[in-house]
Amino acid sequence: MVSRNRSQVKDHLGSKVLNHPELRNTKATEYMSHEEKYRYNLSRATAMLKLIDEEGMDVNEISKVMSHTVSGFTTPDGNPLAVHQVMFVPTLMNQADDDQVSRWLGDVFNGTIVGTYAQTELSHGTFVRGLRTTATYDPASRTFDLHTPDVSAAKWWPGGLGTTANHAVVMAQLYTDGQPRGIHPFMVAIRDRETHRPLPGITVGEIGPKLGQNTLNNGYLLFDHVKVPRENMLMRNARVNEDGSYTKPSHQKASYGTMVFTRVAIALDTVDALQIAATIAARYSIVRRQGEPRDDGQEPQIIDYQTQQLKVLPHIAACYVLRASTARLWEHHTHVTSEVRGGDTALLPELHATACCLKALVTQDCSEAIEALRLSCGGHGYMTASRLPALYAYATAGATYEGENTVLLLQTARYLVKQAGGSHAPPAAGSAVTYLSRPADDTPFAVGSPAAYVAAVGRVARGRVTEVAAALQADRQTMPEADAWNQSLVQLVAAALAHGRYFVVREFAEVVSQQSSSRAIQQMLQLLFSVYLAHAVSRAEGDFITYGGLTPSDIRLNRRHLLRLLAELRPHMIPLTDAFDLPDRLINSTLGAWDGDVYRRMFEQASHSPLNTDEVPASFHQAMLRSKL
Ligand SMILES: CC/C=C\C/C=C\C/C=C\C/C=C\C/C=C\C/C=C\CCC(=O)SCCNC(=O)CCNC(=O)[C@H](O)C(C)(C)COP(=O)(O)OP(=O)(O)OC[C@H]1O[C@@H](n2cnc3c(N)ncnc32)[C@H](O)[C@@H]1OP(=O)(O)O
Ligand SMILES: Cc1cc2nc3c(=O)[nH]c(=O)nc-3n(C[C@H](O)[C@H](O)[C@H](O)COP(=O)(O)OP(=O)(O)OC[C@H]3O[C@@H](n4cnc5c(N)ncnc54)[C@H](O)[C@@H]3O)c2cc1C
Repeated sequence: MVSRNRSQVKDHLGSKVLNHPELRNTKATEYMSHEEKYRYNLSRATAMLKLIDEEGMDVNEISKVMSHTVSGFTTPDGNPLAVHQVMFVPTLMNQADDDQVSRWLGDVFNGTIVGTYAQTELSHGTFVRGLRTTATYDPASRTFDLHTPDVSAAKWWPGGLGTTANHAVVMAQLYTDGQPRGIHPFMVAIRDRETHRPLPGITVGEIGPKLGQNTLNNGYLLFDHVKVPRENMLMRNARVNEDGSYTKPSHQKASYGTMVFTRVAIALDTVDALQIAATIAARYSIVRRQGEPRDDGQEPQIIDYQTQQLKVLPHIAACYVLRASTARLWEHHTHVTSEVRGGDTALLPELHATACCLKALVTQDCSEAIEALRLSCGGHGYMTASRLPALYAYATAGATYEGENTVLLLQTARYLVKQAGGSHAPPAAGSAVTYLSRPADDTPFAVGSPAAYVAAVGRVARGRVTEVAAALQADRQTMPEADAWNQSLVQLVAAALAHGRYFVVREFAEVVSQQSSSRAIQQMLQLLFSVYLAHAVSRAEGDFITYGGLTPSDIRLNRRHLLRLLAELRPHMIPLTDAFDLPDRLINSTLGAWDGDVYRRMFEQASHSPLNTDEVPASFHQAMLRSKL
């Protein structure tokens, strides 16, 4: 199939997903039971998977149809096949050797094998080296013995594990030749393919309700000395031979590759959730009028309050900036992965560092922004039918899964301080860290000059990284490494975030400079970029004074500049959100429909409450009167 651009995919989705016979008719799920919700979301997830298969989509296209924009329509309560699609299949493709791929992939694609990625345990998620599930090789039987030593080592969280998957890629501590070899992936059958009953030695189930995404079908899993054939260890990287001898991988963290991919996918995808929230808040802010009538006799549209502009407009700018920079990260990931498959791992450390900080920065920014947008809709934003609570629940999950954000930022910081101290291999040409080994960009700060802002963001990143690297270096002379590291944790996290911000704005600056289709588009991108930059400075004024070379007077000027820019952007707010090209059925919000008919929709959704079916619900007599209140 020919690769389509994003907007063509949307057109394609318009016909394929919104009109799909099994997907086009949606039901409100708010009043369904846990089990009914699961059944509804699973049947739609299955229809979606079949569609992907029939269409023969490539990974880029799959990423677009799996995106939150579409999956919010197909699986509004969480996709029980998401981890199958986003982690299990990519792990097989990238970590199984060619024989294994040909052995399993047919059954994966015909739906006989449905999988999950089982890494996290009850007592260990972050510290992967500390996982306690063991896989002990026995050369006599040529099998691994998979075992859960106690309940704290139970796998806990894997999506789809609860009741959906019949296989799992299990990350376990490998022992062979009596030696611990670290964490390795194993393909394990957990349920019978026909009956779906748990296989002998397996205990499996669902973990229960969460803040959101309740049909992701997260599960638990324990092994009681389960025998797994030798051929089921994924062997593209490391190998265990029949006699138990062990061949190391080409890179010590090769088996962590799926996590890098998923972090990139999450960064890209969370911006979709922000786009939906921004569209809802923008449309509602136009429709909603409240306050003392003006000269025209009408109450003001709430968007004309300066405070409301500050709550809504910077997040629309962020949609554009973050979308472009995460799309470039996706392209970079594709390039580095193909190099790694060819045996060249030189670019992997930096890709890992960048994926960690962008996943963290984007999920943090987007969840904060979605919450601000929800608040901008007042009381109605608190209603489930606004869709804003679910969007928040989705974005904030991204701050925890696939690496808790603080922990990921510390991975980036580790890379940055090594670069700053010259103890890492020098960066390749085009690397995102070359600025650390060059003199600071001394472009003077000038309000209204995006280039001057970008330079200041760069000085903040450079200042933050070099300062914490020096503090760490000094502490290392007087205390053990772990204590020195802990003394600097807060500053390390701030340094990694500042580096991430610099990456984002540099990437967007390049996108703007390369854009040549029309002068008007160029000007609009410049305006969006200016809003993003001025807002970034206003959120971290202390940093821009301390490291960025701004004076208190620059800070005051920037505050006024930001408000002027917001007023300039305000008339373009609706076209800018319409440009996200989100049909009403994908937005699925009482507040965010294109026609602005908010109040009628709110009444319509209230009519679905089961408590409105009878004038006096039976519960009144059963609970209140019987208790003789
Ligand atoms: C096909 C579909 C396509 C697209 C889909 C598109 C849209 C959909 C998008 C989103 C999904 C939608 C819905 C969501 C649904 C489900 C949820 C999805 C996913 C959740 C799944 C999970 O959460 S899985 C579990 C994830 N767990 C973690 O992330 C754990 C975090 N911890 C770690 O990664 C590690 O423990 C660690 C990195 C923190 C530390 O590791 P370790 O202790 O082993 O290492 P050290 O710190 O000692 O470092 C040693 C050196 O190794 C380097 N390093 C570490 N990691 C890596 C890596 N991954 N790659 C390369 N190098 C690495 C580290 O930098 C050190 O290097 P030095 O040179 O300094 O020694
Ligand atoms: C919705 C959802 C879906 C998930 N899906 C899957 C899945 O499909 N498969 C799977 O295997 N897992 C999955 N997970 C698990 C997820 O990957 C982990 O929860 C995540 O990696 C965080 O690990 P943790 O829970 O151990 O948090 P912890 O590490 O216990 O975090 C608790 C606190 O400790 C802090 N902390 C921990 N270590 C450090 C450190 N070294 N330095 C400083 N601070 C530290 C953290 O910053 C955090 O504030 C999912 C989780 C969720 C919420």
